[in-house]
Amino acid sequence: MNPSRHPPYPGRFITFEGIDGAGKSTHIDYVTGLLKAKNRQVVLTREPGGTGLGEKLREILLHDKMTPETEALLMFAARREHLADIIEPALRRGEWVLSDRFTDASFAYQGGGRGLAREKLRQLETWVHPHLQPDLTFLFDVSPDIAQTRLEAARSPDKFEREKADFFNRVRGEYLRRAKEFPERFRIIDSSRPIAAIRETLKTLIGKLD
Ligand SMILES: Nc1ncnc2c1ncn2[C@@H]1O[C@H](COP(=O)(O)OP(=O)(O)OP(=O)(O)O)[C@@H](O)[C@H]1O
Ligand SMILES: Cc1cn([C@H]2C[C@H](O)[C@@H](COP(=O)(O)O)O2)c(=O)[nH]c1=O
Repeated sequence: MNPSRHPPYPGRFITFEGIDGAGKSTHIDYVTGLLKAKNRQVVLTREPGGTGLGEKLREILLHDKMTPETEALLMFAARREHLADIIEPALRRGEWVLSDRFTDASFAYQGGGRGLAREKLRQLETWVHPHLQPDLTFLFDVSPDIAQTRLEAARSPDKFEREKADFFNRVRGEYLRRAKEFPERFRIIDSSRPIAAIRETLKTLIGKLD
């Protein structure tokens, strides 16, 4: 239980972050398996998305051209639905919510990547979830070069994945800055390593959770 929350939900909230191609989706399934083996009820979800409306907004966000401000507002609109329909009810029931991205992604992509002022994003964060933060955030950290090579082999790129290395260097920089700002919450995972080595790290970290 995280006592700083109002109300203090009995569930746990773990988020997975990193630049596109860092390996979040690969490892979120592995962590789900580890938690289920510990008899935890797990809700696996993602942003943008996770609800009917959120998935519709995801389609627009990943494919349509828009201003950085619109992008940030739609990300937080999808997040509000996600919190109300999925995340908070599950935490209230005492379940473990694993989300492929959350608000750190808005600071990294719309802030670091697109250049929106941090203060504007903080205002949206305070409006949309004033009392809720993840209990734990895994930041899968890898260079844009490696991530790009992995993605090229895997699938055709969406709007974000077509951005240049400079954009992803800024996104990565903002993620690392936030990890420094919130060291009690973040665990940085060196994602340039082979999948098996990353799994070992995750197994150790998950093993420490009660
Ligand atoms: N440590 C690794 N070593 C080699 N390949 C990897 C590693 N981690 C992931 N991959 C591969 O890289 C590709 C991208 O991984 P994945 O989809 O998990 O990344 P992601 O962070 O979820 O990306 P996105 O944010 O764009 O959805 C996949 O083909 C995956 O198999
Ligand atoms: C939550 C969130 C996401 N994004 C971006 C980051 C990714 O490029 C896409 C989501 O695609 P994924 O393959 O599921 O990772 O959306 C963002 O820019 N801002 C956000 O808040």
